[in-house]
Amino acid sequence: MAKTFSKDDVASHSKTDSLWVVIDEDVYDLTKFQDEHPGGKKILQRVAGKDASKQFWKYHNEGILKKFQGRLQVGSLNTKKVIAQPAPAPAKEAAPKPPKPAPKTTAPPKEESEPQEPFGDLIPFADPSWYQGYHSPYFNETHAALRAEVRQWVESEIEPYVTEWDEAKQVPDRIYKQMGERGYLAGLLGGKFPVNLTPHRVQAVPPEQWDLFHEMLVTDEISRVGSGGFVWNLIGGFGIGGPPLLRHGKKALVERIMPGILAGDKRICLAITEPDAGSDVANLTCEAKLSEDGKHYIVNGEKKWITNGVWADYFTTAVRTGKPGMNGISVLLIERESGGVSTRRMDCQGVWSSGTTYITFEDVKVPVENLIGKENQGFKVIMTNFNHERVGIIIQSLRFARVCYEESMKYAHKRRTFGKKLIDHPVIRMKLAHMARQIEASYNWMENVIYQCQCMEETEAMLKLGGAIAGLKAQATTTFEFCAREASQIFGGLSYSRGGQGGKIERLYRDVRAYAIPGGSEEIMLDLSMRQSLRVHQMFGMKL
Ligand code: HEM
Repeated sequence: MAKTFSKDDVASHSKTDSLWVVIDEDVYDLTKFQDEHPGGKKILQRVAGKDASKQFWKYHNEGILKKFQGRLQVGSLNTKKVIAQPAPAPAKEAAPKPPKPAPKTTAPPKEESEPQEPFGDLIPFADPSWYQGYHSPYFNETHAALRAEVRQWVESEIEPYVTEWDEAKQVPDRIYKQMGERGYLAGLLGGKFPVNLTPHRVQAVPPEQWDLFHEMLVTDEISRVGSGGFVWNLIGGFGIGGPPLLRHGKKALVERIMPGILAGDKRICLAITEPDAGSDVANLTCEAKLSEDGKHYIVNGEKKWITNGVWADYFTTAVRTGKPGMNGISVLLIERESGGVSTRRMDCQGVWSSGTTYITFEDVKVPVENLIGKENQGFKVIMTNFNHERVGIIIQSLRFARVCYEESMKYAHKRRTFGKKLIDHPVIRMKLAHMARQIEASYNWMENVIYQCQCMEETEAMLKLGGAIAGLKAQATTTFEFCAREASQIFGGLSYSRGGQGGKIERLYRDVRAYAIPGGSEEIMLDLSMRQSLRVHQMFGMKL
């Protein structure tokens, strides 16, 4: 049982050589910590032996206590009531049991779309409305169980450390490994759960019930940490490099490569962009020439801005095997251990821990068995991948926009200026309202798009949804950018310096560009949304 102390016990530790404080009825020994306290030791000495809850919450956010509690807490006040804990979010070992077979999520009959139990902090618009007891046709109890499972993992093992990892520009390998062991990597490939390629399973959801809304939830919940670098470290390469191999690779290649990746032991990335070819994929120049014996391609060329490239074992690479233009492109799986692959980390404005990379291929010998799809028909492989990539960017951007909103809402309730809380200033409420309306409108569009993806076969989705997804990508990234800016105005100087209370906002503000540009820049997305939708609707018999 945890130790308990009276207020007098705590008061007797009011000197620098024994400095205790109370925060929320828990007792902390800060004697050794005072010298390393970023806010200084004097400020701690002024509250030594006292209840410092009010002062603490003025300067810190929740992550700090989670991070330091284990090290600094020595007990609680004897007056502290033991509050019945809400049903604990499950630890890995005790992850929620697979629920009974759930109704098919795509079109539940009306009486089965009962709302799920409220979940999270219940701040309006800080989470999707189905988290807050509102009805939804898309989510059932398997989604709720998965949400609890991922959130518990993220809050205990990830969130307190994300700032450190971002500054260090890397994430410990064990987190990616856990993504594999928890079955999340296998669930993020944009389709059915690949039971034949991995023994790992998601504890909260039986594989046969896995759907695109589960996939969305994993990405959405890990994005709550408010770091594009972190999310991309885990899934930035995998989520776009893996699906082409899975869908278009030869069976033997898939079975040789995929299990190691899905276990979290190996990493894959997507290498398309070049120093001179970005959104205009048809112009890429990295060449692959068939060897005289016809057994290998010899690859030479450069790739730039490749997420996860520095750590990747495999590169799903677009190469030129034929004539200029889109009909001369193929996709190859290049293995680092073949030799001739050099990677160097690029210094970028944002997404620091994602490992943005410059790659050179010099006479790399790639077996012809590693061709993904057909020779000179790689453009189709790349195009079918774009919807999945863009939906990933949309999910993350919209959660990051929510993080900006949520952090601002919380801060606006504690920071006082001109005699009142920020939330009591109409100008601040106006900012929050403009954030919320854009987030909700975009998120509801996203749910609809994901539902359409779920109902359509891949090629049909590529054609029919390409335009909408492109438009929604632009909508999501402009919403994210708007929210990052407004949150920054609300936080003021705290979002200009790194770390601390405004740390997430400062980081997301830098990460925004990494969402607005890659995967198709906003300008190209908006134009494509019109061209593609018009083309498709012409086929439907559109009348103008
Ligand atoms: C368990 C006890 C405490 C821990 C672990 C802790 C930890 C930290 C950390 C890590 C920071 C860096 C900024 C951040 O990441 O938020 C910080 C800043 C700060 N802390 Fe504490 N602190 C504690 C108690 C207190 C108390 C009791 C006070 C006030 C009486 C205080 C006042 C401050 C101030 C003024 C800053 C600077 C804030 C800024 O840069 O705007 N801290 N603290």
